[in-house]
Amino acid sequence: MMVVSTVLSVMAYDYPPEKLAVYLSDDGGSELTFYALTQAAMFSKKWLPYCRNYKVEPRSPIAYFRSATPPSNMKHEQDYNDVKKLFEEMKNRIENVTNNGRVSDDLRLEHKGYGEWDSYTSPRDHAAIVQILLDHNEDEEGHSLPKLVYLAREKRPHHFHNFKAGAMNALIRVSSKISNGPIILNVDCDMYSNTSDTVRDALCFFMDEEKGHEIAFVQYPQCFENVTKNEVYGGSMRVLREVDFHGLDGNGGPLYVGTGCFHRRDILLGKSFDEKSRFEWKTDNEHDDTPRITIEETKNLASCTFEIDTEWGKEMGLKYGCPVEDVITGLSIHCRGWKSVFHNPKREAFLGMSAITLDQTLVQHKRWSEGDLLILISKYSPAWYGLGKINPGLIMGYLMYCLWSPSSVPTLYYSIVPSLCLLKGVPLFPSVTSGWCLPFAYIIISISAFDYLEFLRCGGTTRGWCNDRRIWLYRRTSSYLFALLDTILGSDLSFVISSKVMDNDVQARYEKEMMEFGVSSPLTTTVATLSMLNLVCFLGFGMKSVLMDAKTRRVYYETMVVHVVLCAALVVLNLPLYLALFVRKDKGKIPNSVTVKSVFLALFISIVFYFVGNFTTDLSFFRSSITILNFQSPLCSIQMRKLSMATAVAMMVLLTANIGLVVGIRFVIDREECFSHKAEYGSTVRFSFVVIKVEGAWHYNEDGVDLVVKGPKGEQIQDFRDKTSDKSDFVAHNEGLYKFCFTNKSPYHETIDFDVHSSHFYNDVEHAKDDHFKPILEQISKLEDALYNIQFEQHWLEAETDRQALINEGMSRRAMHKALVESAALIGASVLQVYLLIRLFERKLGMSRV
Ligand SMILES: O=c1ccn([C@@H]2O[C@H](COP(=O)(O)OP(=O)(O)O[C@H]3O[C@H](CO)[C@@H](O)[C@H](O)[C@H]3O)[C@@H](O)[C@H]2O)c(=O)[nH]1
Ligand SMILES: [Mn+2]
Repeated sequence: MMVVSTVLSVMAYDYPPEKLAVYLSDDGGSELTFYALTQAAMFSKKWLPYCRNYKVEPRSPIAYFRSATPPSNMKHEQDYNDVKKLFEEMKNRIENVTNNGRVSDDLRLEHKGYGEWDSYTSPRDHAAIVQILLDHNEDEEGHSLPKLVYLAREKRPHHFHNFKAGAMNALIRVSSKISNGPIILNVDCDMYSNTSDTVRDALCFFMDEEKGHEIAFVQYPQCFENVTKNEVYGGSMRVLREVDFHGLDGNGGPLYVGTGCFHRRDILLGKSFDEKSRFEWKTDNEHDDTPRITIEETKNLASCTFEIDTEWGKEMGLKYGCPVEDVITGLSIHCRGWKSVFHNPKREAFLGMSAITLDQTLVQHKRWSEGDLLILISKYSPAWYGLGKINPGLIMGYLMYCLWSPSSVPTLYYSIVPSLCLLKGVPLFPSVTSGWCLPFAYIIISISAFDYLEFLRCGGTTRGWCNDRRIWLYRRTSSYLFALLDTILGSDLSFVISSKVMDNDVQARYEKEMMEFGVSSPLTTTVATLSMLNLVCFLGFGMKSVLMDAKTRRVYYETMVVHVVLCAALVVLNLPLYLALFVRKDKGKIPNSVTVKSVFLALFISIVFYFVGNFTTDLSFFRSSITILNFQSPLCSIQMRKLSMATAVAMMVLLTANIGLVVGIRFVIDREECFSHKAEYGSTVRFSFVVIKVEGAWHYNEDGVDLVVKGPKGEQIQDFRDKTSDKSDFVAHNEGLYKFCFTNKSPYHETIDFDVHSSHFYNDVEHAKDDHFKPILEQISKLEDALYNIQFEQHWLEAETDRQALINEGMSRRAMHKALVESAALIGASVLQVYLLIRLFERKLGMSRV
């Protein structure tokens, strides 16, 4: 019925019918479709006059009878009822035949065309079938009807059929021998014409005296009759329709998107643009020059072998080898010097069906993004093939789609890594207290706000925007990712036809704007796993922050603010998915197998990351404790892994408990400064120093200071030259005062953090004469020593951190300046762009009033 409506709606265009020919390409070659078309041909004799007399819109009978209110005028009412009855009868007949699955023998007698199916084996193995059902026959009122032709090209299992492009090319050849109209309109079987003036509108562009000769095709947007208010799957692609394509129009023309598009036949056949040649329009109504050939000859044009060793699919017709034959064909037309036009009238010219389940949406996008990526890396890549041939703006326009699939990588990164790092406490973004945070905030806020406002301006709702963002995320992290992987791994390109079958249940849930999962597929599993991962990280982070003391929590939040925002946004965005995972009971919920898989995977990934990652990174928020771990046993990482858990906990306790105990001296040094430290014989003296601040120096030189360590007798023990930080130890061989002298050679005052302490060894413990106590005391002493060690290390690290913080602050001040200058430049550029756009629109409007 859908196909019948499509056919009837285009037959009923408000255009002289003797100049119209309608072709139905039935790629499956089904006699059921043929039967439906014979019925449509009969019904058109009544339907076309009805449309003409009452100027009805839309002219797809299904859509018309669904929305029309019965007329008040007596005569009209009578006709309305008659036509409606005929339509219902036709519908029943077609549905009966469809339900039976075959055309019964007595029905087959109605048309000799059924004889063609005598040799038919399967949708993938059949001869070419061409049947002219109406050859400008007359309708009820004696007016001519358009031509109506049924075509099923030949298909054989061992001949690759090139999907839609192959079907279109066969159609182009066959139609050239039957009607040979100079303009070809191509409409998908799941769309119908919604405005009867469209043909005239489109022709206006081609016939424009000034610009018409440059135009290769007129593309109408893909609009859908079944989008709901808040479009759960972002199906209407509003912004693309209302903004992007208009933008492309200003740069040489929109992409060809496969349906709702008027082409010039010669250009589709490969003709290149030539400024001098103008199209000659025939003024007579007859196509006398159309070669009259037999049906047998046209069948040859639709055979599998016809294209062998020809330019079809390469330089002629639609291009082969790409799942988005439309985009690549449009690109090659643009590269041959032609322009295209985007026409987006207020009343939609064509209405189709958009996907009504998540899986359909994702599969469709996988095909598109994979196709676009193949274009990017193909001979026709807009990036190099297009260079110099088409407007740079148009190149960018094409790239926007060609880069869909690669964009999955950064999206995947931002939807996984920051969340995992939040759980673990590894800051990837600057802290909220640092100026560095501003550029990030600027980007996140301005982009979202811009996107949101743009969406509203295109007629969307706030909820619709949230849905759109969610689908955006899902598309990028599943469809685009799979497309990318398929392309890299070189799996075959399949034109998975979008399913058009409607399950009433599914339809009802779609209308209620509930996301439909239902099936278990790799795409939905990926989506579910990622959203679970975010949930796990977010909950983990929540638990962790509750367990922290107030101070640590504050620091944690401050450092992790961008992570918190990102992860929380993802969790909020995913709410409907969590409902579908755990709460919903209907058939559209996520299947249990997917739930189990995704929960398990998410937990697994986060746990592995949480524990294993610990020892490979020193970026951690608990940087000091982990670095200490690394420091204590840098070589024996396996042992460390074993100790890790226990030690990490112990370290954390120590860290928080001992913060106050760590002492060091911080002083400002001008020229020279000395300290002395009393050490006992045999003790180990540990010391460290860090230059944390250089006053006045705008850029941080790494000159540092000199340090000389001398013993009680004036003997030099160690010396350091031009160091910004270091630590070391020595054993005191003499008892007495050890001197530490710093020299600052730079012209600036420097702040130095200095820490020193000495520890005793057990053999100094004199009263430990009793052999029983000795081991214990030994142990205690060692433990004490270890504790000091830790404190010492900790102090050193803190001083280092301070130094880094000061450097960062200085850097970020500079970065801020840069960011501000850059944003100012960006804003300037945007203003300029808006100005240019306004000018362009004014010019375009002026032009279209011709
Ligand atoms: O082997 C095939 C496969 C498809 N088709 C026809 O191609 C059209 C589009 O297929 P559909 O399953 O509706 O795909 P969509 O995802 O809706 O297609 C969009 O994206 C395609 C690839 O970019 C374009 O070709 C379409 O025109 C565009 O509507 C339909 O009319 C099909 O009958 C064929 O004739 N032969
Ligand atoms: Mn479609």
